[in-house]
Amino acid sequence: MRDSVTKAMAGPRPVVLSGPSGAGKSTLLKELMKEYDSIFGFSVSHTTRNPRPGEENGKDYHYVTRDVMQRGIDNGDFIETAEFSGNMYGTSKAAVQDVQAKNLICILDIDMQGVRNIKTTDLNPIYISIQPPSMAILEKRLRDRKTESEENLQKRLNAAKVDMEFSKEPGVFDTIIVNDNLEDAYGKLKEALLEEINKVKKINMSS
Ligand SMILES: Nc1ncnc2c1ncn2[C@@H]1O[C@H](COP(=O)(O)OP(=O)(O)OP(=O)(O)O)[C@@H](O)[C@H]1O
Ligand SMILES: Nc1nc2c(ncn2[C@@H]2O[C@H](COP(=O)(O)O)[C@@H](O)[C@H]2O)c(=O)[nH]1
Repeated sequence: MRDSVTKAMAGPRPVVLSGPSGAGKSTLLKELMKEYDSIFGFSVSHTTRNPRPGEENGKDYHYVTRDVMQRGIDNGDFIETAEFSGNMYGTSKAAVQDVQAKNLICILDIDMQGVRNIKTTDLNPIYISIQPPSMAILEKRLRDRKTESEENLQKRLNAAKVDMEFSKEPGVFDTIIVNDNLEDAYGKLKEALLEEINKVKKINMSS
């Protein structure tokens, strides 16, 4: 999937946040976007799953049918796509370009298939893995979130086991953060991104 479109995307280095479903990626990401709204922009993915209560089309995801998603894929609109827990997910070129056009650091929240695929492109992001303290805690967080059917929950837990092993593969992630205490995890995330945050602050000050 090496793609000259991603290579042409200028601006600060994007950030990939990955890790098991329920590890806390969205929670940490929302904190980051709240504190640094003029620094980071979220890459709004496409998905065929239904919106959860409170989620907004075009903000959390672009919610589409399988037919629409497949047409986009056939048309070459996506940088990467994945099948996860019975649904399709994907990062469109437009999603990344929209953020980069504003000179913001583009954040992608994607699963491990997405990480593998992004590694074959020229996007050159910083790769951060958010991991849960244990499978038991992950299961509790996912159950307490009350967003998944039992069947989906089991699919997500199975995927989580593979993801937790994947994150240990040397050289895949630049930083691995165990999200036990939320404040500590958020502090580590900011620390990992400090250099890039400062670069954008400098650019903003001089423009
Ligand atoms: N450090 C933490 N301690 C306790 N609960 C947490 C912590 N971090 C996140 N949570 C809670 O765990 C649940 C899962 O978090 P979140 O939805 O952010 O995970 P996620 O990795 O984005 O999942 P998905 O990939 O399914 O979108 C949420 O209900 C969130 O409030
Ligand atoms: N490969 C991709 N994975 C994605 C994308 N958008 C989200 N995700 C990942 O899917 C799972 C489930 O998300 P949920 O919102 O249904 O809980 C999670 O691991 C996300 O990181 C994408 O565009 N590509």
